Amino acid sequence: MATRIRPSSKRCAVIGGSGFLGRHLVEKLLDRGYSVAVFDIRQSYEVPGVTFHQGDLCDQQALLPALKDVSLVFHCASPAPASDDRALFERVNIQGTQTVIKACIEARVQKLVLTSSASVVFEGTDIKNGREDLPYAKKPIDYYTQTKIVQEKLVLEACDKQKGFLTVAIRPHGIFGPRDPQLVPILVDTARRGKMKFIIGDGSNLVDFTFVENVVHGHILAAEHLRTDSPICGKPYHITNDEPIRFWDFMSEVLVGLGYAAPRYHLPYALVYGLALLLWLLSLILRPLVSFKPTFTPMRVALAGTHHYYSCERAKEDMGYKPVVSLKEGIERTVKSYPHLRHGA
Ligand SMILES: NC(=O)C1=CN([C@@H]2O[C@H](COP(=O)(O)OP(=O)(O)OC[C@H]3O[C@@H](n4cnc5c(N)ncnc54)[C@H](O)[C@@H]3O)[C@@H](O)[C@H]2O)C=CC1
Ligand SMILES: CC(C)CCC[C@@H](C)[C@H]1CC[C@H]2C3=C(CC[C@]12C)[C@@]1(C)CCC(=O)C[C@@H]1CC3
Repeated sequence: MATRIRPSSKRCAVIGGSGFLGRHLVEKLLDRGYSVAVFDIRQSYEVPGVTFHQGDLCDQQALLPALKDVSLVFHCASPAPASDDRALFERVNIQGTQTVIKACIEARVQKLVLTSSASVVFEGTDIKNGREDLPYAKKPIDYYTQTKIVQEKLVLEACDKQKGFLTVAIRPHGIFGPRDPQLVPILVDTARRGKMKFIIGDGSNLVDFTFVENVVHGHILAAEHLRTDSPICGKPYHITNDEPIRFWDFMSEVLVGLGYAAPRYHLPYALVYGLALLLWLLSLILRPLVSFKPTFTPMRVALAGTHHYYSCERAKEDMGYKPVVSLKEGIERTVKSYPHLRHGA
């Protein structure tokens, strides 16, 4: 009979490792002496020390080779929120996550760290210093968030100390940094089209934006603290920069850093939200005839016009979390990393 090799604690897999957060996570894991298997539907880079497995996480047979002899799995794959594709979110974030859990159990993985989202408690109204005991949103702001809630519950409920399968969920918020395909590119595209002149509401709303390396740090701390006797088993943790900033100050700093004008004119929140809702409904009704994607979706307007910042006290207490990069340094490094998005480039 073949002897089963005990998975090495320094051998891990990153599902979604070709993405923005996933790749930063892989780089840090390599620095810390881990050997890494990446599983992703696409391969976006090649580095020594990483084995790539291309496939769909909804396919258990495709996942299993990537999890062989692995003791720790990070699951940070998801369709992009902007895709607004309900069926895709349900397939990948819900059914796919069930498949990931089954595959981990079959491959005798000991620890699963999920990238959830702080948005799982956000309903489009103010959250100030929200803690993890806030209830899940009853009316999530979009299908993406709806499926992230189910995904988080599935992973946390799968935590089983008796069977030696431990899980934890990290809830970051507004991740930014070099190679982010979302926040800065969308912002610059909006500015280039002359649509970043307006501040939605009075501009005083505070929001968390989290530099990607802090999010990575939170994931690795969680993985390294995940033991049977640890309080973190089966729990969610907010990971932020712990420096809430006015949403429009953050946007302005990035825009000005890249050579664009900061937004100046105020528009009432209710008016912009109402218009965004109307446009979104129109885009749904007209979808069979014409396809258009409004920039100011109700979700983005809600995120831009309300307070939503979260306490990361629990992560500090249970796993000694402290951001490793300040917001100021994070913004500077991010701005420098996008020379091609500078005004006039
Ligand atoms: N970007 C943000 O501000 C925030 C992101 N998150 C979460 O962080 C995680 C990572 O997000 P990002 O790096 O920003 O996104 P990303 O789009 O850069 O990366 C996601 C990766 O998942 C892969 N993927 C998607 N469907 C797949 C499938 N069926 N099978 C295998 N791989 C698949 C993609 O190819 C991509 O490489 C996601 O779970 C997201 O929900 C949470 C809070 C905020
Ligand atoms: C057009 C402008 C009003 C806004 C441009 C910036 C936005 C693209 C981003 C501002 C806050 C971001 C954010 C996310 C995506 C990009 C923004 C809307 C998430 C929805 C990404 C996935 C999550 O889990 C939550 C994030 C909240 C903040």
